[in-house]
Amino acid sequence: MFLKKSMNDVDVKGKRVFVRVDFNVPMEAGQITDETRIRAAIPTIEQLVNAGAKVILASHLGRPKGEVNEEMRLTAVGTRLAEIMNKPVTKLDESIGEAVEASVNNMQDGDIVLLENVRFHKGEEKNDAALAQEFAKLADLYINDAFGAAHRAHASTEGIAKFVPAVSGLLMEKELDVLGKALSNPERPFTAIIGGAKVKDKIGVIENLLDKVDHLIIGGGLVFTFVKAMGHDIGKSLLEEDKIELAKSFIEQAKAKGVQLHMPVDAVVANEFSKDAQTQVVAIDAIPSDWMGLDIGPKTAENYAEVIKASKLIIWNGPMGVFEMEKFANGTKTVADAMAVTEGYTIIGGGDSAAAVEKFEVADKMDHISTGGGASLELMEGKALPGIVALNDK
Ligand SMILES: Nc1ncnc2c1ncn2[C@@H]1O[C@H](COP(=O)(O)OP(=O)(O)O)[C@@H](O)[C@H]1O
Ligand SMILES: O=C(OP(=O)(O)O)[C@H](O)COP(=O)(O)O
Repeated sequence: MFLKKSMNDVDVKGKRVFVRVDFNVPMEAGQITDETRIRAAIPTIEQLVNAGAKVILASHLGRPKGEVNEEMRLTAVGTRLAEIMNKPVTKLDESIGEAVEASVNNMQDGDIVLLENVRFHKGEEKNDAALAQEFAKLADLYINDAFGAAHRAHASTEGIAKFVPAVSGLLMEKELDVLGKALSNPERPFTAIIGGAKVKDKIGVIENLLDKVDHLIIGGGLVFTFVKAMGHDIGKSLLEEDKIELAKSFIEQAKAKGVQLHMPVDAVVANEFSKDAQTQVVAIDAIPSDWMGLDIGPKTAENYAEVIKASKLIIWNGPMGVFEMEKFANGTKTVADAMAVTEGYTIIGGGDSAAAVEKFEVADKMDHISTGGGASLELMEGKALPGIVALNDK
C-alpha cells in the first residue's frame, strides 16, 4: 500500500510545480544513446501540462561532483524532450538564482522549463538546506518522479520536500506499485536472478531475498565468490575475498529456509579479459588456475532457463557474464530469451540487465523494466527510499 500523496490528489492548475525527474541518460559525444528515462517521465509531464500547471523540471546527469561540467549539461535532453512533447521546452543554464526566478515568473500555464543539472551545485549531494530552499522558492508544489534517484537523500530529491508541499509523480507510483506488489505478495514460484559484478552492492540484496524467494539464481562475476565458498578453485575470476564467509553462510541459510539456490555447473573461461581472448567451457570445479570465468556455461544457462520458464514471478538484476563481448554473451542471452517466453511476470531491475534485454531485442517482451537500478535493488533489500519517505502522507 502506497500511503504517500500523489499528484492526482492535488490541484495543479496555475501552480508552479517543481518536478524532480531522472533524466540521467547515457550520453556519447553529446548524443543521448538511450532515451528510456525521458520517455518514462512523459505521462507525468503531459498530465501537468494538460492540467495547466507551470512545469519546472529538474534532474541530475552523471556525477559532476558539485562543479559545472560542460559535458554534463542537460541541453541535449531539453532538445529531445521538446521533440517528444512536440512543444517548446525552455532550457535554462542554471538551476537556482535570479535569472531562473525571472524565467519562472514569466511562465504561462502549461509552459515547460528545464533547469540545468542540479549536481553542478555542491549542496545537491550534501542535501544542503540552503540549496533545497532555493529550489523550493521556485515552486508552489514539489513532485518527485525520479524513481531512479529515490535512494538518494539529496537537496532536489529529499531536502526540498521540507519546504514545500510534496507529492509523488506517476512514474514513481507505477514503479513502487509494480515492485511493491511483486515483493509484498509474490506469485509463486518466485525467482530472483542476481548477476553483475558488484558483490558488495548485491550481497545485502541476496540476504534479503532469501526470506522471500523460492528460487535464487546467481550468475555474473559475483558468483565466483560463491564458487570459491563451495571449496572450488576459481583461477583469476572475480573474487571478493572478505565476502567468502558470508557467501558460505548464505548457502547454509538457503538450505535452512528451503530456498533453491541455483549455481553454475559449468563456466566459460578465458585466458584474458578481452574480446579476443582464448576461451573454453569447463566444469565449475575445474577452472584452470591461470584462467578467469567470464560467463556461465551452456549447461548452466539451460538449467537457469528451465527455472525461469517454470516460475510465476521473476526479478532480474545483473548480467550472467561479460555480455558486452560476443564470446561471453551466451549466458545472458539465454536468460533474456527465457525471460521473453516465460508465462511468469518478468521484472528487470534497471542497469545492465535493461541494456541486455535491449541488446538481445526482447525488451518489449518484459512486463516491467524499472528505470532504477540502485533504487530497485534498495527497495528489494527492504530499505526505505529517502526520496519517498520525504513526501507528504495521504
Ligand atoms: N564473470 C564476470 N567477470 C567480470 N565482470 C562481469 C562478469 N559477469 C558480468 N560482468 C560485468 O558486470 C557488469 C555489470 O555489473 P553490475 O554493475 O553489478 O550490474 P547492473 O548494472 O545490472 O547492476 C557488466 O559490465 C558485465 O560485463
Ligand atoms: O542512474 C542512476 O542509478 P542506477 O545506475 O543505479 O540506475 C540514477 O540516476 C542515480 O544516479 P547516481 O547513482 O549517480 O546517484
